[in-house]
Amino acid sequence: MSHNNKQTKRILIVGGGSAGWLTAGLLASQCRGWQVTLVESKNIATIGVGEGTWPTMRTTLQKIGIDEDVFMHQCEASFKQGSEFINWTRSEGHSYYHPFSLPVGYSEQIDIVTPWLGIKDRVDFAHATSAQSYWCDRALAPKTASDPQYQGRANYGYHLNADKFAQLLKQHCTTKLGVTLILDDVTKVNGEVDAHINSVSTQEHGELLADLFIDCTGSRALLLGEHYKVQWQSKKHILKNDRAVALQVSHNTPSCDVASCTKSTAQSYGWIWDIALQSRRGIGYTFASEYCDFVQASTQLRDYIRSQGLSVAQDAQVKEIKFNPGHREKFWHKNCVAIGMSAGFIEPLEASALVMIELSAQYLCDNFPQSEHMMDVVATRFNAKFNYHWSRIIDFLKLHYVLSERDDTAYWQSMKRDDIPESLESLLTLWRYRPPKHGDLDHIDEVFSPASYQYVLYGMGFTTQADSFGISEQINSLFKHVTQIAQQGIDTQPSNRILLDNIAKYGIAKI
Ligand SMILES: Cc1cc2nc3c(=O)[nH]c(=O)nc-3n(C[C@H](O)[C@H](O)[C@H](O)COP(=O)(O)OP(=O)(O)OC[C@H]3O[C@@H](n4cnc5c(N)ncnc54)[C@H](O)[C@@H]3O)c2cc1C
Repeated sequence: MSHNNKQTKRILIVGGGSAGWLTAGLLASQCRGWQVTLVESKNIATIGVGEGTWPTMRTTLQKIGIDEDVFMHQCEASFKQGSEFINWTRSEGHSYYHPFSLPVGYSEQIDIVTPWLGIKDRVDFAHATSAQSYWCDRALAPKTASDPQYQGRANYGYHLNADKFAQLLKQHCTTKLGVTLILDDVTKVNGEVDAHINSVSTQEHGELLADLFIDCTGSRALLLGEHYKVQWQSKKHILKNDRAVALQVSHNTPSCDVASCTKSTAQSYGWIWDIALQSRRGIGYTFASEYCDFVQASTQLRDYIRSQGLSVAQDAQVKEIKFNPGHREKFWHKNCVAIGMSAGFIEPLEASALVMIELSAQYLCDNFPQSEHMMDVVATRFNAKFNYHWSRIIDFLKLHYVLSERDDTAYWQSMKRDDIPESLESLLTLWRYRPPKHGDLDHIDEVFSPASYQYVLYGMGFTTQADSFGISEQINSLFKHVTQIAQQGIDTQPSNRILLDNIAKYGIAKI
């Protein structure tokens, strides 16, 4: 009998990390006709990292129906305005920003790069084109207490406590959105390898039936990987980082500044992320095991923490995380979709993993396969789209290494020279003659737009040989506008710390 017109009503999500709960929240909030069940293990921990988000998270949380102050409070969250890259170009004394707001004039398709090239010795690209850079310098917030929830003076995302985030989503999904939670271990996936999955078996709740299965089991990929044997495509030859060591460190004083960007500091064999939450900093070193071991990495991590004036107990447990950079050859097979670490993960640079979860779950909502007949079409389109996204993410992350002048270790020598994807090489050739602009990349919903490339290229001293014909009045007024907005913010915007304290006391205005 053909199952082609069987309706898709029951969705089973396996896994309760950020991927499982974000997917559950987006599905359950956007269509009440679907029965969403999530099964998560009591015994297998979530990965417990993933604390930097993109601005997209604001839309995602609004769709799910969580108030911003509830989110800020329960996830110990702080505001993030982008990333600062320290010692990436040279090993000492150089830094640049990749802010979330677009360079001035970018939306209007005005070429700001060429005129900036004429003044680049006086002001770096991010400060010339984005007021947000000045606010990051001063750890200011991107909004004031009177700005309504999810709205700010500049584009912003968050730093958050990953464990608390999954807890909040779980509580919200189960109490407000009708998601059924089953606490149990999935022990078996039932169905032929060349057919749809019928059910999964659990230790205590027997067989769980569904029409669509979402594999959010993290890097284990129990359904798509172990059951369907969909291959993992390793990208380690391009991007070699495959380990991380991480520590959580208390702030020195409860009233100290809270940085409003992720600080990413290059090291001999990788880089250190430094993410400031309300009461602590999450600091980790991601590195390549080919060049550096756990002990060496932990020592460098502790050195960094000391260099920040922070203290960490000698016996504090360093968390070690292993990963294989890459992604599945496809993400949707038959009636099973992988979202999160089960689908892919390259490395934490530029924090692109949670946004891929948001994009995947939203795509699923927008193209929900109502019947089995529709499922194959949606699956093919989903696979093409997300394969494209992963390739572009790889290009963009590799860019940070390729542009580096660092030559101090075999790690840097290899990361910047070996296995540069052709797609990146050809873009770099183009941009040697003219700056990146709208339309240089194929899709309207690129994960990293040409604006992001502008920030990294010119932040790292890339040379474009475009002739600057001086600065017209129009361009001059754009540069002035940036400094005016920057100064207004400096005069009126609170520090990240003060705003967070005020939100904790009084909440955020709602409209
Ligand atoms: C070092 C590092 C730093 C990172 N930093 C960032 C960042 O700053 N920003 C960002 O966007 N992303 C970051 N990421 C990625 C981010 O952590 C993940 O994308 C995100 O946490 C989603 O993970 P997940 O839910 O897919 O997997 P997990 O958190 O591993 O969750 C897997 C879930 O599956 C369940 N499970 C597994 N097996 C079974 C079973 N048999 N039965 C039932 N349940 C089961 C587990 O109990 C768990 O609930 C980082 C990743 C790493 C490695």
